[in-house]
Amino acid sequence: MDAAALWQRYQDWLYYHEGLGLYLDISRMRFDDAFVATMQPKCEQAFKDMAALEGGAIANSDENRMVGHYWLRDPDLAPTPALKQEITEALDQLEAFANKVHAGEIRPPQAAKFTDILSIGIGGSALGPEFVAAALAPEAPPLAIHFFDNTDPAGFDRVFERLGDRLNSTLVIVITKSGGTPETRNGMVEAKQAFADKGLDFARQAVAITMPGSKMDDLARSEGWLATFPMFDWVGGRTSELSAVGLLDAALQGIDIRSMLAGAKEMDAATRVPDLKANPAALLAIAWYFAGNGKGEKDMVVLPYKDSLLLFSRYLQQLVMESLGKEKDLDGKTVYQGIAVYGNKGSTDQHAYVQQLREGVPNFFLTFIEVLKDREKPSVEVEPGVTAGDYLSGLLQGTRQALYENQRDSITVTLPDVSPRSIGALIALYERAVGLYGFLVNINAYHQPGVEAGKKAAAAILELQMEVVEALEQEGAPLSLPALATVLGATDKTETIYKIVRHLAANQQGVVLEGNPSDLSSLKASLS
Ligand SMILES: O=P(O)(O)OC[C@H]1O[C@H](O)[C@H](O)[C@@H](O)[C@@H]1O
Repeated sequence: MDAAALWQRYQDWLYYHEGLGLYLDISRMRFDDAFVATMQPKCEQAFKDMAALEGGAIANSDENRMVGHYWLRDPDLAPTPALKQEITEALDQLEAFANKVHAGEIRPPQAAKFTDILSIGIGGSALGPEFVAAALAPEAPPLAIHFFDNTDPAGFDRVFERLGDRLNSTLVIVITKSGGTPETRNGMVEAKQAFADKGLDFARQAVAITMPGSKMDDLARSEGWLATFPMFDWVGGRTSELSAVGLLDAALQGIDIRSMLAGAKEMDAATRVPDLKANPAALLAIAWYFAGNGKGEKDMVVLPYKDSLLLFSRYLQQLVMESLGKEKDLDGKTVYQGIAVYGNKGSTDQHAYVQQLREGVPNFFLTFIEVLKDREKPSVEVEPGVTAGDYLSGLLQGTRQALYENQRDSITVTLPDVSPRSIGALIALYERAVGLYGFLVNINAYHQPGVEAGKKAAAAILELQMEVVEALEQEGAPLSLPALATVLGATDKTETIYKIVRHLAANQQGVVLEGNPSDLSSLKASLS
């Protein structure tokens, strides 16, 4: 396509949202009019499906749940007055709580004010809060945030060391929708122990965000924690950033949560428009469809040219991959859907893996996230007439151009700034794009049946560990791995048993493994 035709295509496809100052450019995805014509009827159906979902249909039929994250930012749209009230009350309560914490009216027993937050959660109960903290927390927030988002003991220790003596002024926020996620429970148990070791009263510094009636809810209430905030069953983990899950952490850090919600609400209105060209989420969804042939054949590489948006791709990984990565479609047909997402930030990645993007295997499409505003204060010139921000902008344009010349397609989302409003809008844009794409490819974007298998297998391994220790206790004498497996009646699990004893032996957990580590048949396990 010559320069004039490309400029025309750019103008034809550039979407601009006036209120939000947000642009979306899909002109560098090389679809043609015939493709758009085939997508029109599919989009029309997707708009109808989305309207039904927003109206309170059971969109997550497996879990028999409504899907209502859109109501969080516009409670007037909630299907019943009771739901509307629940949403507004929860928001008012969490805001009042954050204000009281800031004012020192809610304070820890042994300090004048809370200084730090320890946010414990995983998946949807961590990724949004982490992304938003990195993007929006001020340099000197009223409370500094730290995360447990795993069950890695060394990870816990690192955070404890960072908190040091400030544990007595740390507010612990345990976030778990289901209330039963083991990694989160483990983080909470470790935090409780750390508090006990320092003679601190955990309950008076702890808050839970969970579904009413969950295990965590019961625990928090029975132990008299400072507060509990509801996570609604109609909000999925990966779309929960604009519920209490993300908003409490954000408010406590001094982030303007009403602006985040307002930005999301405005974007929701724009992505509700049943007209492909006027709907940025639909434009994104058809661009993804085009890139991967409606089958996720190409990966989505997400490159924000802004340090503070570094975690956006990690946040999107869950939103996109857990929503779209499905074996079966809505008719029960095996389809193996999904779109793989990865990315870091520009221009940093240009010095890392853009070489492969430009010349290597063409199995991806790019999404550039551009931010128009470089910084708050004026910039110095790094060369005559040129600032560091000009470089960042030039590098983005240059990379987009160089990739396009080599048949590598890209989308560009341009934000006016990194502000609560823009970030709220960006989150809402992708939530809706994922929802619409799910309808386009006929899958349920709101469940995650595949996640259970690994969890069940892990639980079985921990059960086997208990049996291994019991067997070693009873046997007394050192046992070879096959002998141990025989005693346990689990000769089909020798490898698992080996890994259990190797891990126990490496961690002073009372098990010794003697022999030559490179000759597994020589190994013998016993209790120390
Ligand atoms: O918030 P929780 O119930 O603890 O769940 C945390 C995460 O757990 C699971 O692995 C789900 O697949 C995720 O969607 C969820 O975000």
